Amino acid sequence: MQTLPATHPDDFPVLDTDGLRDRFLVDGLFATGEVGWAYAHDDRLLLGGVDLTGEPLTLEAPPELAAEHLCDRRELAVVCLDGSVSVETDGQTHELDAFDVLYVSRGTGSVRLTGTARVYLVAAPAHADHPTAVGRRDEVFGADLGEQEQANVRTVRRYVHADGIASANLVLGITTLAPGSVWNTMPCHTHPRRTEVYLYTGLGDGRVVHLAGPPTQTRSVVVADGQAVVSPGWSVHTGVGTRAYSFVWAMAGENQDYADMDVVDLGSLR
Ligand SMILES: O=C[C@H](O)[C@@H](O)CC(=O)C(=O)O
Repeated sequence: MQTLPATHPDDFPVLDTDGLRDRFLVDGLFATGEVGWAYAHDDRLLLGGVDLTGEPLTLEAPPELAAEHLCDRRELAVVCLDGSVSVETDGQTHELDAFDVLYVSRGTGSVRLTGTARVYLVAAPAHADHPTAVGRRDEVFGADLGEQEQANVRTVRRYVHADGIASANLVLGITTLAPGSVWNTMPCHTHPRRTEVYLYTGLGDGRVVHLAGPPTQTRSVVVADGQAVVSPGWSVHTGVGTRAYSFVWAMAGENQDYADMDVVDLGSLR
């Protein structure tokens, strides 16, 4: 399993390309028929991905968690990226299509996936139980943002958040850029109270030039489809694609208030 220990912001600007990728880029999540896991020490976010091809798959806790079941101490989001997947949680079945999300309560014993789908998993430590619930692509809150002149027309869908599916710690949504738009999250922001992970999808053979780092010392990370970037609280997270794409954003930390962010003035970005 890829482990991403925390980095002090003063160490960020001295990292070279490989150093940046080692510390912040998550690769290899989507193996066929088995979960690829990555474990970020920032806010203890656990990320997983699997390419399902019809064979059922029971989710196991990676040994690094030293837990009997994945959700013994964690809440989990199961995100269907494409195709469709049936998720059985302790005998209850939930059907997900593309961009539907299942929130799985802490304390759930068994989670079993069946389908032909690419499935992304995000699990955060939880101190309380909240009901298992489905958020559907066309039913959750969506905000249409951006302007064509700025090449950032996009829909930001919020699934797990303070006014949506209740959670102990996790906040999660999916942003989809309109055809012809390429910029995400510009103007950009930081949120010192939360870690955020962007998982890029729908990018085909294209790339996103993702900007990370303290606002006055950004560096770029070139990201392919199915890869993710971990943003500690001190890091911006924004990017420009060679085409339109979507990304799953997931956060954990002090609170679940979507608006708790410090917007960075464009003129101060370096
Ligand atoms: O904290 C919030 C997250 O960075 C995203 O929701 C922002 C985003 O999807 C966008 O503006 O495109």
